Amino acid sequence: MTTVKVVISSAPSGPCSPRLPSVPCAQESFVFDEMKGTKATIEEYDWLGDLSYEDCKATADWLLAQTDMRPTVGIVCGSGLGGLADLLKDQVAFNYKDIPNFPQSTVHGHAGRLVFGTMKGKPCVCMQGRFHLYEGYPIQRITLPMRIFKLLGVQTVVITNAAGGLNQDFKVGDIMIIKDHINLPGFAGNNPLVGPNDERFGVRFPCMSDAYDRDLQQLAMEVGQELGYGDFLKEGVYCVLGGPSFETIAECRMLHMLGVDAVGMSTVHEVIVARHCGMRVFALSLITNLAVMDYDSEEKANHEEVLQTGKQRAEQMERLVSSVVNRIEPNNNYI
Ligand SMILES: O=P(O)(O)O[C@@H]1C[C@H](O)[C@@H](CO)O1
Ligand SMILES: Nc1nc2[nH]cnc2c(=O)[nH]1
Repeated sequence: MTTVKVVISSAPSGPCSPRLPSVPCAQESFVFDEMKGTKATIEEYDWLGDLSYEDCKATADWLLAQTDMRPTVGIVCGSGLGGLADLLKDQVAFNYKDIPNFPQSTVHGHAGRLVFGTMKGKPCVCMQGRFHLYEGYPIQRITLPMRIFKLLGVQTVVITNAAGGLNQDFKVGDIMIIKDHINLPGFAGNNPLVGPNDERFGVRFPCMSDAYDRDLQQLAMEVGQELGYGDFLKEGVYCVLGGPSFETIAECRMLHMLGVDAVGMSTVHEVIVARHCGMRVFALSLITNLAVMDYDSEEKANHEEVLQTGKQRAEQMERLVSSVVNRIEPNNNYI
């Protein structure tokens, strides 16, 4: 594991403010990587040092040394959907705080554990809690687990989230198979692949027109029909926003005009990084609330409702995910 030291230098580093040119700033902070002998500002370290291939490899190797499980499927639990991890048999679980280089979950409904185990006999690793942009982490840090998944040997990632429904045919409790996304923060340059590209993970300019595996979408539709979920199983386009504030009425109307079916605060960054390093992706949104589009409406989005809907649909979400995982075939294109 890389050892780094945050150094607070007491040497003056220039004026504190252009309005007070004679007052020197007393402190400058930088990060010294003792193994590499490199020095970086805190900002550079955020997306360089912590996320190097070697650092990700160190984290993956640390995990592989603690368990014999060799997962081929990685699962991400959305808000209120942490019960998915409890489906795993023969669990070996790690608190995020104990895993080298891992961030911490800060959101209610995201437990903060990485759980290894088998689902219907398939070796899996499950994030019981994810990281969001609004928690204040750099975008590269919140997607770090995808690269760890890859280095653990994962081939297919199953991602879940809670989202607000914009499609007028959707109801609370619907499950939407994500067929495509809009990366709205990405329009302003907020993409997890910004920064130096390490070819060991993937190419500089990855294609996203096939982000969501079509065979797995088809499989989920079939499985959903077999389970009798036809009435509430939908498909659509998911749009990520930065959060944490929920959308205004005008924003919801705009997203609806753009063809968005569900809006949320996660998933897309993970998908981009997972696809960059060649993993196959399948993703589901649970529609936990309906976006407010009418100025006469008294409805107000809130996190409690999101968690409550998660609880109510937990059983069906879990059955759908485990049945899809059960029928995932190894895909040699994704090794
Ligand atoms: O982690 P997900 O995307 O499931 O969580 C959604 C977005 C916010 O974190 C939260 C809002 O209630 O739910
Ligand atoms: N942005 C956003 N995220 C959500 N997560 C769950 N519901 C919502 C919502 O209405 N909007």
